[in-house]
Amino acid sequence: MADGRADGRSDGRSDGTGGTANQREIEAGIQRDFSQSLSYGDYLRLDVLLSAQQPLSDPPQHDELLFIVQHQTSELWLKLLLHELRSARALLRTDDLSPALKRMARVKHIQHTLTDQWSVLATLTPSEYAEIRPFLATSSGFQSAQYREVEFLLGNKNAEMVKVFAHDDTTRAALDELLHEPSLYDEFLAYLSRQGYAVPQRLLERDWTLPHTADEELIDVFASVYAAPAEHWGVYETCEELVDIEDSFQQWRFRHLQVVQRVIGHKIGTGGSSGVDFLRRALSLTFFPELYEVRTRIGQ
Ligand code: HEM
Ligand SMILES: N[C@@H](CC(=O)c1ccccc1NC=O)C(=O)O
Repeated sequence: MADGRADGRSDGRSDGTGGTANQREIEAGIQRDFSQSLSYGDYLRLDVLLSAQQPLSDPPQHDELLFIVQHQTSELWLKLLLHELRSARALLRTDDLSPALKRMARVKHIQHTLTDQWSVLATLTPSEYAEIRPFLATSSGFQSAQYREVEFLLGNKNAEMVKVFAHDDTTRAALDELLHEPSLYDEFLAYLSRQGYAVPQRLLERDWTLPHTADEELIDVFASVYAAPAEHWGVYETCEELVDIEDSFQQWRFRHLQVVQRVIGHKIGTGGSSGVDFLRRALSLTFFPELYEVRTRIGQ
């Protein structure tokens, strides 16, 4: 072997036959002319994507690009999260539990990525942020339409939250539609009812614009599932997926709170809220109350 390796593969160094094995491979078949064919950048519309970072600070602040990229990547993941959540909800509506579970598993991984990426923004110091903040004016994550859509899809309905989109007809209409539709949990309860579980009728025909509130009889239903998991496997698995999703959502909220606290302390938010106190209150919200309540009953 020219390269002295028993498996005959090049280790990347020159072997005296006109360049490395890697270089020869590149010369052989790699596509170079994209004047008439689809390239990486064409397919991904990188012209649009990479021209959308437009810092406003004057004089330009080094850290504003971090702030923009952190939010834009979050919005991209939120877009995928919504796609998967909507699909999971539709699959439950047609009694396709297994594919719905597959969607929920992906939702969880997206949520973890969203939570993990807080560590990048946490490198922003209060002094660095203070140089950018005046240029943000009245803008705030409070006005993230996709975040609000996720909250609505998971069941945290709040008509008040639609008002900040009054200036944008398309966004307001999309959010208003979700407000009036059943959430993922509402569809799960309807599925359970169709499968013969004793879900109270009041939970199946209600004003969808209101959040679901804890129901004692529904806890009984889940208690029977958790008492004999093997007899209710698909339902049991779905319950645990939903708890994972709520757990992951709370972790995102908590990391946001921590980062906000270290960056702006107790300043009033640019969106007009009390800031940290407002975000801390959101930690007491729950999407699937009965799935937490049932835990107290297990084994008793
Ligand atoms: C230095 C970074 C950040 C600070 C200081 C900050 C601060 C705040 C504050 C004070 C609020 C309360 C609303 C207000 O009055 O403005 C808020 C809400 C919000 N922020 Fe941030 N934020 C930061 C980064 C982010 C990032 C990276 C995202 C990702 C998308 C985000 C998403 C949101 C959302 C969705 C809300 C609304 C939460 C709710 O209604 O429960 N924030 N933020
Ligand atoms: N609410 C933040 C501003 C802020 O973080 C922000 C501003 C514009 C776009 C997204 C933002 N992120 C989350 O709220 C503040 O009070 O400093």
